[in-house]
Amino acid sequence: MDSSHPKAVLVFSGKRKSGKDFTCALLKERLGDVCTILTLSAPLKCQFAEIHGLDYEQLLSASSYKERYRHDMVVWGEKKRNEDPSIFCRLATLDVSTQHKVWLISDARRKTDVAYFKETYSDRAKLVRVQADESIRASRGYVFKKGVDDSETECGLDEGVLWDYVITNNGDEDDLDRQLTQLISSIQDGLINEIKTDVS
Ligand SMILES: Nc1ncnc2c1ncn2[C@@H]1O[C@H](COP(=O)(O)OP(=O)(O)OP(=O)(O)O)[C@@H](O)[C@H]1O
Repeated sequence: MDSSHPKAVLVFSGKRKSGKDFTCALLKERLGDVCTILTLSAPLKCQFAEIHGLDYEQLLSASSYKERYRHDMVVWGEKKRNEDPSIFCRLATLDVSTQHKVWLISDARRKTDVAYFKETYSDRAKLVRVQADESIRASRGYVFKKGVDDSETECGLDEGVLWDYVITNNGDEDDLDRQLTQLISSIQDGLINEIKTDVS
């Protein structure tokens, strides 16, 4: 394994409908092919599907199929994490092409997730919190669900994490754009410059 790969790992967290996926997609658009978006939920669903003989693609989508297996999948995921807290972090980042020098991890939810990336990638890992007002999240479809929004997966990173960057995503396009420019330029000195040199 190349110990200098990746050059940067941006680990995203945020409440439901804060805009984690939206922000990662914008960043990917701006950074281009050197960048890839990785999710911790994909390997969980993949393994769950394999073991239980289910359709992985359908588990990934927002379908009734996924809803049917959601509970069992959560319970199974918990069991696996209890045995090995970083299992899905490792699986999500196995075999990523060296072309992808910047990784965007779009769905960190637990202290063990952020600890894994900081411990494994040290200064190359940056923790990014995406936040949006509750009313804005509601306008994007968020409705408080007991057992979901008060669970560890939603609240595990609410406190006690030192974020490297906080992105406020309340729907102002220019403001978000400005914050992403700042994010890119502040990692640029140490990291993205190397990437540009590598690919130029
Ligand atoms: N700045 C924005 N401008 C316009 N639409 C936005 C913005 N941010 C988010 N959205 C929209 O709000 C919805 C929720 O955003 P997104 O899926 O990125 O949130 P999330 O934090 O990843 O949510 P979840 O945790 O539920 O997956 C999406 O339809 C997305 O397109």
